[in-house]
Amino acid sequence: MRDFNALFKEYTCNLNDDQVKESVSKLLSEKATANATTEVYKTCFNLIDLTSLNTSDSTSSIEAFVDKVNAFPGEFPDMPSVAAICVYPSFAKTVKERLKFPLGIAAVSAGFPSSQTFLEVKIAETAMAVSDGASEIDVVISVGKFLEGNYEELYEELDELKATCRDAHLKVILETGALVSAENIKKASLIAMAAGADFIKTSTGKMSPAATLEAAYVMCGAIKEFYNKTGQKVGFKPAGGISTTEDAVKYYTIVKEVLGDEWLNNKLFRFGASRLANNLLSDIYGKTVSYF
Ligand SMILES: O=C[C@H](O)COP(=O)(O)O
Repeated sequence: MRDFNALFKEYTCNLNDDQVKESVSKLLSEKATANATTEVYKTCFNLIDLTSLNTSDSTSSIEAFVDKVNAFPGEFPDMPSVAAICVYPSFAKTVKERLKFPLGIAAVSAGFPSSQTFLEVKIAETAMAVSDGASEIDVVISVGKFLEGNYEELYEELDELKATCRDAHLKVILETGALVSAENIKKASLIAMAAGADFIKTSTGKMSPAATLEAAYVMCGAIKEFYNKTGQKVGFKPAGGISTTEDAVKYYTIVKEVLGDEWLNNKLFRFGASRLANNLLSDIYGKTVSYF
């Protein structure tokens, strides 16, 4: 039995929500403008997990989605690629077979977006997605277990899913909108990282509020403290409701200021977004682009 209260005591967990809000507002008012550049927009594009998580997705719609990614370098030769394509697990194979060049294949899994199913089902779904070609697995924590203080079961579940991922990277979604307080977000970040998360991710995009700048600030702070204590670099993925270039620049600024330049690449920083890519392209080219 792990002592999670001892773990929380090792870190700064008694966070005040108003103070977090103030710190974020100060940081952005001082630092964000300098990052509103074409170079940063291009970097942000290269951080995107280009997402299609629709009830209406089908093999043919996902094939068409992948075809756009395949044709992108020909259409936009001066742009980097997105980092990955993110789909429901049953489409991992479609993406793998259709992609014409190596790219991350992220599958949401383990009862996404509610996490409300049997652990055996979560493990089977994850194993199948990995065997179908997913190189990244995005799972949601059991928010209910967290809120009732059942940290042990939450940890065990993530630990088993991490083992199931084998070489695939595990991204753990906290669903910060359901955790509500900065203190909860910090504690959930620590449990996810202790269980072996390669990335911690804010939200599923399936509930409101989705990603917030305050949640991002707290999670980046948790990643930094975890790195200082363990030497392990965990990635950060804000996701859900991030659609404008201005949003992207704000999240970029938080990561840059809290975690440093080392995190400003797609090994350690992703945007989970279904609508951001066209807006970044429009701001890079100075005209409306509706490619994706
Ligand atoms: O993981 C990615 C999110 O589901 C994307 O959310 P979004 O559709 O609001 O961009």
